[in-house]
Parts: sequence; C-alpha cells; structure tokens
Amino acid sequence: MSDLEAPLRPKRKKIWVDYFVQFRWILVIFVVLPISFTLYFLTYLGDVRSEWKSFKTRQKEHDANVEKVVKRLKQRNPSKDGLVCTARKPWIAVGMRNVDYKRARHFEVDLSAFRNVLNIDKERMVARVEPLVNMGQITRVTVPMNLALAVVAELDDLTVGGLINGYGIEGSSHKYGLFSDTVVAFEIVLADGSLVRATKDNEYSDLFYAIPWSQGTLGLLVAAEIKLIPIKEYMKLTYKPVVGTLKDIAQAYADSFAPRDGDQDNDEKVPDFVETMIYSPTRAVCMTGRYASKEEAKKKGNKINSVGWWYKTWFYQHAETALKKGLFVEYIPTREYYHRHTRCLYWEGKLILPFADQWWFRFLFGWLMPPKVSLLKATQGEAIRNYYHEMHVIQDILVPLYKVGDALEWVDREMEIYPLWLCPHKLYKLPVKTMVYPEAGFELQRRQGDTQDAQMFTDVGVYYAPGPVLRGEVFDGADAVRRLENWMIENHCFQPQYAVSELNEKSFWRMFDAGLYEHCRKKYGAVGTFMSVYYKSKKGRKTEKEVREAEQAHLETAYAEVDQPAD
Ligand SMILES: NC(=O)C1=CN([C@@H]2O[C@H](COP(=O)(O)OP(=O)(O)OC[C@H]3O[C@@H](n4cnc5c(N)ncnc54)[C@H](OP(=O)(O)O)[C@@H]3O)[C@@H](O)[C@H]2O)C=CC1
Ligand SMILES: C=C(/C=C/[C@@H](C)[C@H]1CC[C@H]2C3=CC=C4C[C@@H](O)CC[C@]4(C)[C@H]3CC[C@]12C)C(C)C
Repeated sequence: MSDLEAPLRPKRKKIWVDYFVQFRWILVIFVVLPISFTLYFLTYLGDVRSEWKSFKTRQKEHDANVEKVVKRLKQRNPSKDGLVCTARKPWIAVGMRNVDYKRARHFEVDLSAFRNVLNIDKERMVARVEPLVNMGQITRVTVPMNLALAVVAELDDLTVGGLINGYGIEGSSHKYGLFSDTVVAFEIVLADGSLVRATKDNEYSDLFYAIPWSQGTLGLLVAAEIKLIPIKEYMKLTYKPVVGTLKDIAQAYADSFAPRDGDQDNDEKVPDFVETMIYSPTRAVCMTGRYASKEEAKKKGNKINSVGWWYKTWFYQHAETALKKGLFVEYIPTREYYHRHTRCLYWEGKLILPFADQWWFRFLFGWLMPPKVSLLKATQGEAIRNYYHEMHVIQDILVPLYKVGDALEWVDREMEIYPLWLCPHKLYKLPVKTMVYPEAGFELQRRQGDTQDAQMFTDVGVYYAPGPVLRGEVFDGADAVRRLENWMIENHCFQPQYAVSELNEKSFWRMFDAGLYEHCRKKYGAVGTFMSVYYKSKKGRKTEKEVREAEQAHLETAYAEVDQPAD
C-alpha cells in the first residue's frame, strides 16, 4: 500500500510499557539468555539420560507413571476439587494464551515424567513416544537413523502432547496433513481412570478422531504412536523470488507445490517441503525442498549451507537475499533445516533483541540463542503480556488455498504485518466430521491442490508488530483480532488455539464443529471432570461464577447446532 493510500491514524502517546518493551533486551541478555542456555543444556542431559535407558526400562517406568496418573485422577473429589488439566505451568507452554484456567480453581495431574521415546519401530515405521517428548529431542534420535516424524514442527520446545491436543504444522503438511493426522494410535487415560488405546478402526475410533484440537479436554494422553518416514541427510532447497501483487504472490505460492493438472499425489511433481515468506505487499520468496543424499549434496559445484551454526544469518533474512540475487539452490543438513526458525523465533527475535541479527552479535553470542519462550513468558509480567495482546499480533489463519490471496489482502489492509509465513496443509475429509473440516462439496469442484480425500488449506502466519504500531500510531489489537476472527468464520477458516482468541462461545462453535467433540465428551465421561475446550480457550481471568458453572456442567449445549450470525 502506498503512503498516499495509507489510512490516517492518530499518533499514539508512548507510555512506560513502550520503553519497557524497547529496553527488554537488557533483561533478556543478562538474565534470560544465560538461564535459557543452562536450561537447554540440562534438558539435553536429561534427553541423553533417557536415551541411555533400554526400551524395556523406559516401558517399565511408563507403566508405573500411568499408574500414578490413574491414582491421581481417582483421588479427585468432584464436589470439592476443580476440573482436571495438566500440571504444566502456564508460562512453560509455548503459546500466546494466558492459560487463565490454570490461574483459577483446577485439579492438576502431573505428566512431567512422560518424556521418553518408548520405541522406534522400523518395520511398522512408527515411533511410540510420551507426550512431553519435544521436537528437538525426537529429531536428535531419529535423524541419525535417516528417519523422521512425517511432520516435525520447527521450534525445538514444542511437545508431542501439545501438538496433538492443539495444533501442529510444518512444511511437509501439504503431504501428511497436520501433526495429529500422522498419529496412528493414542493411549489415553479417561475420566474414570481407564487406560484406552484409540485407533482409527478400533472401538475407540470416535475418540481417535475427536482428540486433535480438543486441548486435553477428553482425557490425558500418556503415549502416541506416530508415523515415521524415510529421509535423507540433506534438504535441497530452492529459493525463488516473486515480485507482484499479493494475489500474484498467492498464485506463485500455490504453483510452487500444487500442480495445475491436479496431480497432487505425484511425488515427482510435488516437493517434500514447502514454505513461502512474504516480505512486503509486493515481494516474497517461495521455497521448495527435496530430500537429498549426502553423496548428491557433496558433489562438486553444490553449495552446502549449515544454517544451524550459531553465527549464521537468521534463516528468514537469508531467504530474503533471493530477492536481490535471484533464484538459488543450496543443500541444508536435514536436522538443521527442520529447526531453521528456532534460533530467531521466526522473526519475533528481532523485536526482542533488535541487534541479535548483526554479525558481531551472532559471532560472539549467537550460541546463547534462542531465549527460551518459557523464560520470556516467565519474565514478561502482566504489562508486557497485555502489550503483546494490544499492540502486537501473533495469529495463524488456516484458510482454503484458493482464498490465500484474499487473506493476504485482508491482513495487509487491516494490520500491515510483514514478514508473513505461508505453509500449506492437507485438511482431510475424515469418516466423521471433526472440529476442523474441509468445505462441503470441495471434492466435486477440486480446485488447485485439492484431492479426492482432502482440501488444500494454508497456514497464513501473522506474527509481528503491525505497521501502525511501528509508525507510532493508534492500533487496537483486540479489535483487529476480533475482526479477523469474523473474517475467518465467514471464509471457512480456523484459528489455532495457542493464539489469543476474542471469540465468544457461540462464535467459537461457529468456527469449529462441536458434533463429534460433544458426543465424545458425554460418552467418555469428560463432562464434569475435564474443562471444556471453549473454557480453556477463553481469554481473561475466570470469575468464581464461571469456575462454578464449568464445574457444574453436566449437559452442555452444542452451539454448532444453533446457526446464528457472529456477534
Ligand atoms: N509449528 C507449529 O505447529 C507450532 C505450533 N505451536 C502451538 O504450540 C502448541 C504446543 O505447545 P506446547 O507447549 O507443546 O503445548 P501446551 O502445553 O501449550 O499444550 C497445548 C494443549 O494441549 C494440552 N495437552 C498437552 N499435553 C497433553 C496431554 N499429555 N494430555 C492431554 N492434554 C495435553 C494442554 O492441556 P493443559 O491445558 O491441560 O496443559 C493444552 O491445552 C500447539 O498446540 C500449537 O498450537 C506453536 C509454534 C509452532
Ligand atoms: C504457530 C506457529 C508459530 C508461532 C510462533 C511464531 C509463536 C508461537 C509462540 C509465540 C510466542 C510466545 C511467547 C512469547 C513471549 C513474549 O514475551 C514475546 C513473544 C513470544 C516469544 C512469542 C513469539 C512468537 C511465537 C514463538 C507455526 C504454525 C509456525
């Protein structure tokens, strides 16, 4: 948008919290980074210790820990105790929500011991893992075997439990769907303390399909069997610059992974990895990756770029160079590629430590990066937390591929946020309607990217300070998010629940389908034991009345049945 067209917004007077945010780097450098580094090291030692144990010992410990969970659930007195959730502290979770339900009366079940890889079954190509296994840990185990989870979320600290019960995506999701779509079996402790194994074709298949997006409100996940895929040592990555309108960029992005002839399942035509970064309303870089052997990568003339080294240019900035030097290709060690956005927290690191992308900082202190999200949250205080809700946007729009151009124009008009992240994902048409679902009849129309069994969606990642905030103008973050959510509902989009939501309960159930979820809540005794998913997503502190109502809830209304316009 040119300056002439930009809406005139009044200037905003700076207050103390603006300076607090601006000079937060002092706290981050002297406190957060050293503690982060120590914690990463201790976690690494814990992972190594876990790997030393035989699979038999890990299984034994697992059984004993499941017993403890069952015992703890049975200790709960429904007339006295609050509703159940995990004991993971609100600030440890990688997410922007305040997790306010853990700040009101609740009953905690500690799952912190569930952090082992239980088995890597090369024959079935399945990894059986506990819910607190994180992405950094799992790639450290599988990549040396030339194996990987089909979807590896980028940030090292993301956990299997969070990605399954919430939402997980990566540049391979155009092939495999969301993280939860790659799960073969869930092992769950239900409200009555029974342990069940749910698969897509056993007696618990309804539960199997209801777990994703349920936020731990149907039962406690104690293990998951997840699909593994064969991989190679390197990712051959092609960076292709695109210059044009947002609609042109959306089309170039679709063309980068979705053959126009509809041959979407053809591995020859479809890359293994896809992402696009948009740097301004007219400039973007589309990246496509294919696994490559070390023999291929090391051939004369090929460029190897180990992006994981601490002194390397931040990934999103490195990708941007394609706009100057034109299309280029390079080989990145696969594990370093998976975690390419970890060191700079996508581009959020730039606002927290504005000079950390400079060469001198990278060389001298880059090895201390990234600050742990949990420590940033623990040290941010109420003021910075609210600042992030009001003056910053961290949202994802899961939008049908053919509407990506519209979504980009909406974000440009209302928020002016760059860079933007585009990552495709298959949204499967399942035998039952789950909380998120493709548009009715998509398979009859089959637009670019769609297949008979899935509609192609895209995650438009909107993370950064909006243009008006950077220019020192007035911006109402909560209102912008509210309008974005309405746009999403009107356009069959979904909002991942790690983000702060302004939705009221009716609108929440207009965005998500409640049918199967409510059915499983009742059938598996979750009502009155576990919180409801809306109660968990709801922004703001819970009042005593709300807590009591949630505890009393035995029959809940499926709002999806009531088709009313959004407020
Ligand atoms: N690439 C990606 O896909 C990215 C995803 N994210 C987001 O971050 C979130 C993951 O963060 P993470 O810190 O790992 O997870 P969280 O601790 O935030 O957990 C997310 C939800 O899952 C529930 N949950 C977690 N483990 C279990 C379990 N074992 N049994 C039952 N419920 C469980 C939590 O319940 P409770 O509230 O009871 O603790 C919570 O509601 C994802 O949901 C995702 O949306 C963020 C960045 C990147
Ligand atoms: C959803 C995706 C990626 C999201 C990341 C960009 C964000 C996920 C969690 C975010 C953060 C959590 C808490 C923070 C503390 C604040 O004080 C500062 C900001 C932040 C570090 C914030 C930054 C963005 C996230 C890491 C996928 C789908 C790509």
